Amino acid sequence: MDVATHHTLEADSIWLAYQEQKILQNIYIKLETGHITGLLGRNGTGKSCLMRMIFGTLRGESQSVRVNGDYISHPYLQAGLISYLPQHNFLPKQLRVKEVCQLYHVDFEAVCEHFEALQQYRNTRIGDLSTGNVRLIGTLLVVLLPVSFTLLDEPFAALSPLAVEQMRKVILGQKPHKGILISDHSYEDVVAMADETYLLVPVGRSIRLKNVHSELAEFGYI
Ligand SMILES: Nc1ncnc2c1ncn2[C@@H]1O[C@H](COP(=O)(O)OP(=O)(O)OP(=O)(O)O)[C@@H](O)[C@H]1O
Repeated sequence: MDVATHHTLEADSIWLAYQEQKILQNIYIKLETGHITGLLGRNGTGKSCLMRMIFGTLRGESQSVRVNGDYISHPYLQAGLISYLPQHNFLPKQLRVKEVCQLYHVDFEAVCEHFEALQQYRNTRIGDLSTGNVRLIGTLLVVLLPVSFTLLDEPFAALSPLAVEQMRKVILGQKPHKGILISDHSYEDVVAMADETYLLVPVGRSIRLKNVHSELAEFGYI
């Protein structure tokens, strides 16, 4: 998609249940390029499920994802549209760092421009890296992919404080030409970056926050 143009992604009518357990009920959320959108909620409120439904890899009772008003049935299949950072490691353990960069079409040197210390791991296999460094590389690859929308599920988890600070800068650097959805329990980092913030509350409703801190307290998140 043309990076110079403003794009919107709207997800609505999102309903999800497992057996009798309702998880998401009629969620609406809007992303737009040039914006960072925060997604908060207590453990188990459905943030990861919502991201997977927006990405298109999880089907619920109903879901509608529209990009610039056009319905997209499987967003993840559309080239250049969307990237998604899941909570678990998704990088093949047997591949070397430089090889996973090639796989994702992201220049290894570009990755190291943001995190100089990763230079030493060019030829290291993913399976031989520390948990934090695997997360760091996976997050960087997803963030740097040239797509219009990026969904980040806990991008700050497992990162040291300095790495969180640097990752925030990298994400903010992508903001001018991307719409970014971030969920992380390091909520102050999310709120500080977000142009708008949604809170998922039981059972499965989304609230777009106006007075973020007071409403986070009011709804029992903090
Ligand atoms: N495959 C599944 N089968 C049954 N229940 C599931 C399945 N996947 C998720 N759930 C349930 O859906 C709910 C939402 O899960 P989800 O992982 O989206 O929550 P979350 O808000 O991301 O939580 P956390 O902040 O702890 O990561 C949870 O109650 C979870 O147990």
